[in-house]
Amino acid sequence: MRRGGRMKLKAVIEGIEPVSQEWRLKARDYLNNLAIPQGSLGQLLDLAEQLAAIKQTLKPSIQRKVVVTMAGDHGVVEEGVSAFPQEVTPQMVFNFVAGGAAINALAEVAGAQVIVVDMGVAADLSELVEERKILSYKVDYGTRNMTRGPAMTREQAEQALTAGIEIVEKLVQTGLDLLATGDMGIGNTTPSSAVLAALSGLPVKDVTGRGTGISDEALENKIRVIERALEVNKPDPRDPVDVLAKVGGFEIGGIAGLILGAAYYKVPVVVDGFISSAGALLAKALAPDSVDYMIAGHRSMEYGHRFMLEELGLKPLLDLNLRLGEGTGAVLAMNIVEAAAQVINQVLTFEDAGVSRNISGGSDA
Ligand SMILES: Cc1cc2ncn([C@H]3O[C@H](COP(=O)(O)O)[C@@H](O)[C@H]3O)c2cc1C
Ligand SMILES: O=C(O)c1cccnc1
Repeated sequence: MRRGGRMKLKAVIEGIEPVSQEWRLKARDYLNNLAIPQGSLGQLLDLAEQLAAIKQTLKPSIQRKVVVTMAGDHGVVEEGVSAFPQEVTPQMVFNFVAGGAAINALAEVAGAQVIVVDMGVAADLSELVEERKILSYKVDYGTRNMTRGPAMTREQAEQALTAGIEIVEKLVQTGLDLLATGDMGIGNTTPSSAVLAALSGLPVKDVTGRGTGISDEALENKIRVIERALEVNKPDPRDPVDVLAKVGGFEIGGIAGLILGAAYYKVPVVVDGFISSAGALLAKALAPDSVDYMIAGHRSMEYGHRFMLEELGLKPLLDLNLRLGEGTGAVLAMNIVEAAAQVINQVLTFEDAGVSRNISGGSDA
């Protein structure tokens, strides 16, 4: 890890501020005066308030939307934790580049640009990097098998986090209004469950699901594998970098870095499902105020996701039985985030619209 990288990570973590309480109150007051029965646009009003507070304006504009899909491989796949073989990770990267994946289809609907990043795929993707079709922040060719020791070194964990921050830093330079996170990496629900169990103390069996669709027997094995990884490595829950290094993944670290970068640069970030939320948990553990900038795109079908959302204190926008990752649930939710921005931009107050107020005398709620 370059010294500059570690300093950047520290500076970003220390530089993350809570969203402006003054703007929150200003936005709430304004939204309470819109010509609608008070609160009747429900969660859209909470979102509008959050956007206004993040961007410190009553007219938040959402022009450039980007989903960053982070790819990485996992040594733990040799323990039989996924229904699919490891070569699917690079194959799907090629599919993203060809525009043939679910994330491409849904990002198109959202009007979002898809940026694919090699964080640590166990294959040579230099051809795609040279053709400028993907970015490379490759830490290594896959993590190590975490049942036998740490998935990565502490330096590699810091490198992954810093990569996510640097990507946001570059995007911000050319204008970024709304970010979404995504993942691709065969086996990555295993480290995601491990990160959740390590940080929350919840039992592994309660936070481990079927990922790509493993059998009952394979699920039992996956639980034992995660328990063993935690026993062997003993990640320190008070030290999120230690948790990432011992039982995480390169793309999970990259996603945590994206979220930290978004919080630092005051860009709202839509968090996708189970893997992205593992990144979000790490970001929260590193910088608790980063949660102010997060929007939970959806609730994944992967069982443990509910606990992640609870730990983050976030209410998901959608619940569509998705369990894919790639950023799909996050880009779908981008349309709703834009709708919330449009509400605060366009809907008039009672006064400006010349509409009579509630006559019941009580609160409008
Ligand atoms: C074709 C294909 C496309 C995917 N796109 C996302 N995932 C998702 O499934 C994987 C995690 O599940 P597990 O831990 O069970 O391997 C990750 O790659 C995740 O991004 C995919 C998986 C497959 C097979
Ligand atoms: O929620 C997700 O992101 C998810 C769930 C299962 C498999 N892959 C991703």
